[in-house]
Amino acid sequence: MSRLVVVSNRVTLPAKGGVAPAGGLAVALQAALEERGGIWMGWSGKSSGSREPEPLSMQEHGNITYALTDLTKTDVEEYYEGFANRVLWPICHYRLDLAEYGRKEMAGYFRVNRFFAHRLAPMLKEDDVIWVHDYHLIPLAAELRQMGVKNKIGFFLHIPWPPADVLFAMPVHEEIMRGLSHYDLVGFQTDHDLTNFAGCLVREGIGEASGDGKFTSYDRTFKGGYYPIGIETAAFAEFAKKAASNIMVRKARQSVEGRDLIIGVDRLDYSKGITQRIDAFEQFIKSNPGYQNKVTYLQITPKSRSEVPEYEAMQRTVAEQAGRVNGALGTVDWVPIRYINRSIGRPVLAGLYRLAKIGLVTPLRDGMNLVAKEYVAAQDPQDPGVLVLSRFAGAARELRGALLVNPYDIEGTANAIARGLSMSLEERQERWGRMMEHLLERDVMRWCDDFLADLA
Ligand SMILES: O=P(O)(O)OC[C@H]1O[C@H](O[C@H]2O[C@H](CO)[C@@H](O)[C@H](O)[C@H]2O)[C@H](O)[C@@H](O)[C@@H]1O
Ligand SMILES: O=c1ccn([C@@H]2O[C@H](COP(=O)(O)OP(=O)(O)O)[C@@H](O)[C@H]2O)c(=O)[nH]1
Repeated sequence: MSRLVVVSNRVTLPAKGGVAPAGGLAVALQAALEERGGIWMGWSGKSSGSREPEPLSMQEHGNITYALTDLTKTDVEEYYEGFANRVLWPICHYRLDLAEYGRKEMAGYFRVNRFFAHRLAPMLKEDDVIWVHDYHLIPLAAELRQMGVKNKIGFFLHIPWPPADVLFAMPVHEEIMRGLSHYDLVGFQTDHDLTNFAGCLVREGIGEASGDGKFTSYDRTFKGGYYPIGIETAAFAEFAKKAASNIMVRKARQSVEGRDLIIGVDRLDYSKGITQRIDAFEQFIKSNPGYQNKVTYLQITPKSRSEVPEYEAMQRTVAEQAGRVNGALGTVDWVPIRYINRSIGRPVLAGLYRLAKIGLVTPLRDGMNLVAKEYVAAQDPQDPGVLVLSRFAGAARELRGALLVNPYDIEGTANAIARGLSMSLEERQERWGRMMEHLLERDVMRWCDDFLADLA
């Protein structure tokens, strides 16, 4: 079997002392690579002032070799915070209003991709299979090809791909489309993303879709497909079962004092719909006063990308909103919303999911959303909770047993919470059973195998 070389911006070394990586890409790639072995190259997460790059930091953990590179402060500002997270991220999440274009950031993005290519190329062997991940690294294959790399190179996009009218608002859309044509296989999370991509190609005569999964553009032919990312379903379910005896989970159970628990777990990101969700919770209590002092809503929200102004502003907005709702609804012996800004380790998270009667996953737009899948996998088959899921999460294409909501419809989401809390055991089991069967079959290894088989 050829050696697998994975490249992604975010790389997470195996957790030390239970510190959790908050972010689905790192969680999923760790699981996939642990099984297969290979090289994982990416950003160390550190920035330096120096222009002369330190040698790659090489670290072996089990059968994975991590090859980590530092970036300069300017690189991080222009490539990661600038173009990746202030242009590509909002555009791909349909937020034209939040995209901030700057020539400097754009140039930094392409420069750092060239830098990644120059660091990666000397490590490559002739029959290595290269798998590049996510929007940070779209131009990487073009850079590698320019250096004469002939290996198979696949690309997987973890976030949504927007329709042509949205993508074309981005000044450099053509360079981005051209960058993708240098891969042998371009993978998306859902059929909708793939359809949008095909639409972008065909719409302005950039390329052609031949209907058998092949695309031609910029004189290159490549394959496109959709590969919904999964989780380690069986292992996560086992985790959740064992977590009942975890001290933190026991404390959490005691502290809710028999109230029904509603849980939300998201990076603090505007795409996750957290403000709309808090509004929906408030609406739910107002429309169902019988639930006053009978439910606790736990929102776990690690800070994310804090250097990006939109994210920094959000920290204030959500904290104020949670405070306001607690002030308005709370009583001397009841705090309706517990709002936490810390990352929680996944073993504890698994136990908290299992305690919760409702998993509230209501992004305004999301590539997949692994939290939705983890919530389902963590449930007790004898007494499963209900997943309330945004129809705009990639996961909604698969998890048909969830209560699907439109997160912009606050009353609709409030009604779904009420419906979930009063759902019969029989209906909960039927819905959960359908979802769990699917998640067991289409786990993270299946995702990895399907993609790599098509790439080969
Ligand atoms: O690396 P960060 O900037 O800290 O952000 C964390 C990750 O966020 C995004 O995750 C996406 O991938 C998940 C797994 O496929 C998917 O379930 C989710 O819907 C996506 O938002 C981002 O795409 C990653 O690159 C980041 O590492
Ligand atoms: O405090 C936290 C919050 C989140 N996560 C993990 O971060 C991932 C989030 O992935 P998702 O696909 O839901 O969203 P993303 O953050 O990648 O957009 C999931 O595996 C969560 O279990 C975690 O370990 N601790």
